[in-house]
Amino acid sequence: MLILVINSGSSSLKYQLRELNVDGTDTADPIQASGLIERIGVRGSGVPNHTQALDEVAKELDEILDGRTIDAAGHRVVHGGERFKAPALVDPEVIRAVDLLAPLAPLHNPPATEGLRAIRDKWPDMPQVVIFDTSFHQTMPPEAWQYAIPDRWYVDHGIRRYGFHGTSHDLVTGKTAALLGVAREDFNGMVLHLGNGASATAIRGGRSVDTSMGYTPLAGLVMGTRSGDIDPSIVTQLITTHGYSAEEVDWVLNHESGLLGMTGHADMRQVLEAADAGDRSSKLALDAATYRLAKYIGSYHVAVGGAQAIAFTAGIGENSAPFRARVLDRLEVLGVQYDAELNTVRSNEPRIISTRDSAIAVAVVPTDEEMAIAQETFRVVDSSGAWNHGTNAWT
Ligand SMILES: Nc1ncnc2c1ncn2[C@@H]1O[C@H](COP(=O)(O)OP(=O)(O)O)[C@@H](O)[C@H]1O
Ligand SMILES: CC(=O)OP(=O)(O)O
Ligand SMILES: [Mg+2]
Repeated sequence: MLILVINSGSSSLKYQLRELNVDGTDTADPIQASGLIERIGVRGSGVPNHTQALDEVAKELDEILDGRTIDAAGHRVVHGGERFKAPALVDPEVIRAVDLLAPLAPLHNPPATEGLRAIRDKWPDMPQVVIFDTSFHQTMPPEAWQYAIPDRWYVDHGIRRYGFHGTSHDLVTGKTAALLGVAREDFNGMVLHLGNGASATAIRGGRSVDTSMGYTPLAGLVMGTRSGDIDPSIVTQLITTHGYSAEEVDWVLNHESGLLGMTGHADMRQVLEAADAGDRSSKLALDAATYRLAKYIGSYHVAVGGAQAIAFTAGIGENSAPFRARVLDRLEVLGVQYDAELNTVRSNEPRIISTRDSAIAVAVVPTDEEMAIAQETFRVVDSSGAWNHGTNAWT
C-alpha cells in the first residue's frame, strides 16, 4: 500500500510517500520518498501556488513510482472548525466544507483545498482523506473553549478556542500512557508539542480538556516567530494610535515575534548558543519562554485533576535537554524531579527522565505526524471500502 501524505503550509508543501502493509501497519522501511517545497507564492521563487507545487511533487514521484500507483492521499488540514471531529473521506461536499472554513484559517485552509483539488484533477480515482489539527480538541468542555466575549461573536463568527497540533497530541498521549503502563482512559497529564509552532495540551482521561492555542495557532506559548498570548489591546492600539495596518500587525505577530522578535533568531539551537555565549536578549527570551510554559503546566495540573506525567515532544521537546532542564527546574514546587543524566541521553524511543521520587513522571516521547496521518488515511479508506481499483471516489 502506498500512501501520499501532504502537509500544506501557508507558503510550503511537505510530502511523504509511505508504504504500509495490507493491515495498515508500517513496513520495515516505510518512507519511500519525502520532500519539501518552500517559498510558494513568494515573488521570484518560481512556484506561484500550491497547484504548481503539487505538479512538481508529481514529477518527483513519477520517477520513484516507476509505474506503481499511489493507493490514497492523506492531507493535514489545520482547521476543521466544529464540524470535523474525526478524519473524513474526501468528496466534493467535504472540499466545499473545508473551503467554507477558510475565514478561520486564511493562511492554512486555502492551500489545503488547493492541494485536494490538484490531486483530484491529477489522479481522479485516488481516494483522499483529510485529517484535522483541531479534531482532537473537540472534547474540550465549554468552560475551556469559550472566551469571555459576547455570545453573538461565537454564534455569528465561530470565535472560540479550537486548538491545534491535535494529531501529535493524540499520538503522544497514547504513547505516554503506554510508557507509564496505564490504560489511556485512565491517563491524566500534559503533552508539550514544542516545534516551530508550539502548544501545550491538558489531557484528562486520555482526552484533550484544554490547550494553549486558541481561535488560531497564534495563541499560547512563546514560539519561533509567533508571540503567543498578548493583551488584545496591543493590536487595537497599534492600529488606532500608531498607524499600523491590521495586515502589518497580523504579519508581525505571526512571523516576526516570539524568539525571532526577542533575539533575532527563530531557531532554538541558535538562541541557546547565544545565551551560553552571554547574550542578554537570548537569556531573557529563554526565561520568558520557559516561564510561560511552566505557568501553563501549573494551570494544567489543576485542569486535569493532578497529572501523572508531563510529555515533551517535537523538535525542541525531543531534542533539547537544556530547554527541558530550564522548564523542569521551574516545577520543583510541584514535586517534579528529573535525572540530569537521563535528560541528556539521545534516543528515538519514548523514555522517562524523572527520578523514582518525582511526584509527576517526566517523559520524552517522539511524535510522528506523517506516520499518524498515513495510518489514519489507511484506516478511513479501508473502513469505507473506497480503495479505488475500479471505483471512483468522485462519482
Ligand atoms: N537539538 C536541538 N536542540 C534545540 N532545538 C532543536 C534541536 N533540534 C531541533 N530543534 C528545534 O526544533 C524546532 C523545529 O521543530 P519541528 O518540530 O521540526 O518544527 P516544525 O515541524 O513545526 O517545523 C526549531 O526551533 C529547532 O531549533
Ligand atoms: C498549527 C501549527 O501551528 O502548525 P505548525 O506548528 O506546523 O506551524
Ligand atoms: Mg510541526
